[in-house]
Amino acid sequence: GTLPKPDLTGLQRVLATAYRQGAPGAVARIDDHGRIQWAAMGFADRRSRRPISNADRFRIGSVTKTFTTVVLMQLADEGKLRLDAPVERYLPGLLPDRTITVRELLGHRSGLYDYTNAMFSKSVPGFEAVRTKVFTYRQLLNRSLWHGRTGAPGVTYSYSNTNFVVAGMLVEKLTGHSVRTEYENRIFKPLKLRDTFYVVPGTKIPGRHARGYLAPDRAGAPMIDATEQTMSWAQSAGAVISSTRDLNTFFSALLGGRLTSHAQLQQMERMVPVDSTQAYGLGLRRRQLSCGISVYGHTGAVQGYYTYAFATKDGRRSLTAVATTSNNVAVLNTMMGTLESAFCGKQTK
Ligand SMILES: CC1(C)S[C@@H]2[C@H](NC(=O)CCCC[C@H](NC(=O)C[NH3+])C(=O)[O-])C(=O)N2[C@H]1C(=O)[O-]
Repeated sequence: GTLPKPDLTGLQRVLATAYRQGAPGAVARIDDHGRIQWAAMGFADRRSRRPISNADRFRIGSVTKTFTTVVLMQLADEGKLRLDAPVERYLPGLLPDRTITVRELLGHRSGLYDYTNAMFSKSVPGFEAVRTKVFTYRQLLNRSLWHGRTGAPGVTYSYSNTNFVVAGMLVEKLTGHSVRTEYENRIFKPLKLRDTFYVVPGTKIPGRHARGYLAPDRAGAPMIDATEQTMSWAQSAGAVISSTRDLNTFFSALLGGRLTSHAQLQQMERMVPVDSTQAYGLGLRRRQLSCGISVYGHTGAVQGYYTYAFATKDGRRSLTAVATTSNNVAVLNTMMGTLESAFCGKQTK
């Protein structure tokens, strides 16, 4: 059916609210059957007060998980990987439970503890302790294995970055290349994503970018400029840098069937309920909106940046919205309103 027209006034209002709630900057871009609409609020840099724009690059956090999944789905299409095979077959002796399958990793049903829960239990000290650190995948996995598992494989959904650290190890084992090479050759170059990079352990965001600010746990304490960090604590679980334009191109291509076979896209879209309006497939979220439309994409939350990147099932309308703060639940919740403006249009209250 036809979608309601995007509500640009509503979109701008959502960004203004996020700004008032503490986001130094916020942007959003809608690509709608080739028509571009966008909104922006606040600053790319609090100190210089340079206005933020949709040309500014940012850290996309866990939206990276969809990129990692696409690489693995392409490997499945090439016959190099079976979703229902145990990870043990490709990475023998790595995981404590040899029955955990690739599908359970990508659907957050492995039971592997999320090492970032411990790493960032205190937001600012946790960040300062890792922002310049370089980790191997195995060091990150070991931080998870120190903890008990959250459940038996294949039973319950429990979001865990650890799953996508193991997914990165799978990519490197199956291809003999770094995840950076695979992202670049399979996604960034074919789709001409000029604003999209994987530079771990480089701490700089290449070119024109928005600075990101971590809100402290203690009210009244100063915001931390979190822009420069290695992102080595996240890697294939959250270290890609991109822009609103490029993420819209990416999700439109994915959902439009241009990145994987139809069969593998269907596997990604096999959803497990997370709550009444959300579900998780393989490296892919589905959200049901107030107007009954379901959109597919991913969210991201890393120090200094909240991201929503979603599209309609056919990929013909996409939205990416970013706020340049984090550890601020009010802003995270407010920014979800960009989905309503972009896909449900004017709310008839
Ligand atoms: C499930 C999420 C929200 S968390 C997960 C991943 N981000 C992380 O694991 C980093 C969490 C620490 C971020 C930090 N928070 C704290 O330090 C809290 N003490 C902050 O807000 O800057 C990502 O991205 N995902 C989001 C996703 O997938 O939407």
